[in-house]
Amino acid sequence: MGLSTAYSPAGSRLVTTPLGAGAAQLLRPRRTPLATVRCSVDAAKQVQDGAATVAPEKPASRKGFGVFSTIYDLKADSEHCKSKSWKKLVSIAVSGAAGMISNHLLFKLASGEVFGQDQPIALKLLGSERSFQALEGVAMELEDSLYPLLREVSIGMDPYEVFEDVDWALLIGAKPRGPGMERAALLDINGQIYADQGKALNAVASPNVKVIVVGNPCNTNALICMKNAPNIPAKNFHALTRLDENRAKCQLALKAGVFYDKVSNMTIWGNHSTTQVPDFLNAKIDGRPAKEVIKDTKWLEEEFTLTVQNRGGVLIQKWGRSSAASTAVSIVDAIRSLVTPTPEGDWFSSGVSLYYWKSLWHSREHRVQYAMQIKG
Ligand SMILES: NC(=O)c1ccc[n+]([C@@H]2O[C@H](COP(=O)([O-])OP(=O)(O)OC[C@H]3O[C@@H](n4cnc5c(N)ncnc54)[C@H](O)[C@@H]3O)[C@@H](O)[C@H]2O)c1
Repeated sequence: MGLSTAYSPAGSRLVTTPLGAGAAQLLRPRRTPLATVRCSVDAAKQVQDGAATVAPEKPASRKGFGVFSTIYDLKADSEHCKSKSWKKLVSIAVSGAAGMISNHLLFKLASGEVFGQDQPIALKLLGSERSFQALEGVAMELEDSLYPLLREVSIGMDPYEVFEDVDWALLIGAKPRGPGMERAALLDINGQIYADQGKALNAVASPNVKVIVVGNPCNTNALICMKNAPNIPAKNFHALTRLDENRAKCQLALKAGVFYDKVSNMTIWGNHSTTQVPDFLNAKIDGRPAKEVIKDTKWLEEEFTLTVQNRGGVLIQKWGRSSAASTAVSIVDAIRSLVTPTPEGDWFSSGVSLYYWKSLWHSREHRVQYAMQIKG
């Protein structure tokens, strides 16, 4: 897990580097829930009218949390509501769901901001024993938010249950870095978690599940997870480097005095760590090479790189905890980049498996050639 990548699932574009994961054709037929609120109201009316010969059926229940244990009839819904044009349910597992990052991410997922306003979702939340009560609190907040697209929520501590049939696994759960800690110090603690979760994904998830590993050290954890899930295509595993990409874009924009949407073609090479290399050589500002716009080469070579490498650590010093909101935003960006076409000429970064891509990585020329092929 030492590569950066950029990619366009729709076959359009990408990149300086390869990466995996086809576009989001993940949706598999699922059991159709029965009995809508509308049905219940109709049934009650029938009773009042004396038209019913039998008592109305109670809504069936399932393993979901709270209100999500009620089974709704999406099909009946669709006759009356905009859900008619909805896609099939997509099932998303989130580990560390009671943590700081998830606290931002889950509500973005449920709102439709990530997968679109026509994409109903099921959230399957994995927590640890210590966080289980907090997980219930999270599920209660999701209940109270009344998101139309959020059709199912379940919580659990057993990855073999929580990961069953999931189309996406957003693996955030881990012990985070404290002040002064390097990400590598977390390896012993978190490596085991990711080995176990890889095995569980391998056993019960959708065979085409897309996995984004966020918990640190995320590149290593992603590799551990991938190695423990041999039945899942290696290209489906990603380590989140998108936060670094976003941080690098922000710094280039600041230095160039432009708004950050003018910065494109940003690649992060290497680990999500202080050894990462934010690539200013291939980055563009307003469509021009960053080096042409920012003439201060010393700043680019020294200060820029150090600033991006250490941004997370500086933030921890200020906050007393690791970045949460901006990380959630970068997970959203990473997913969107995987499920929507990449803008013409641009690319994005993600940590992908060197094992999978090794045949393509003999030389820079080979990489460029590969990128050209993808750009087609
Ligand atoms: N890749 C990145 O860009 C990036 C950026 C920021 C943070 N992170 C990492 O993300 C991780 C989570 O950060 P956070 O701020 O949300 O931390 P947090 O402590 O707020 O939340 C982590 C949650 O995971 C839970 N957890 C621990 N072990 C678990 C297990 N085995 N299964 C399921 N849940 C488990 C904890 O109980 C806790 O609720 C950390 O490792 C952090 O270093 C990565």
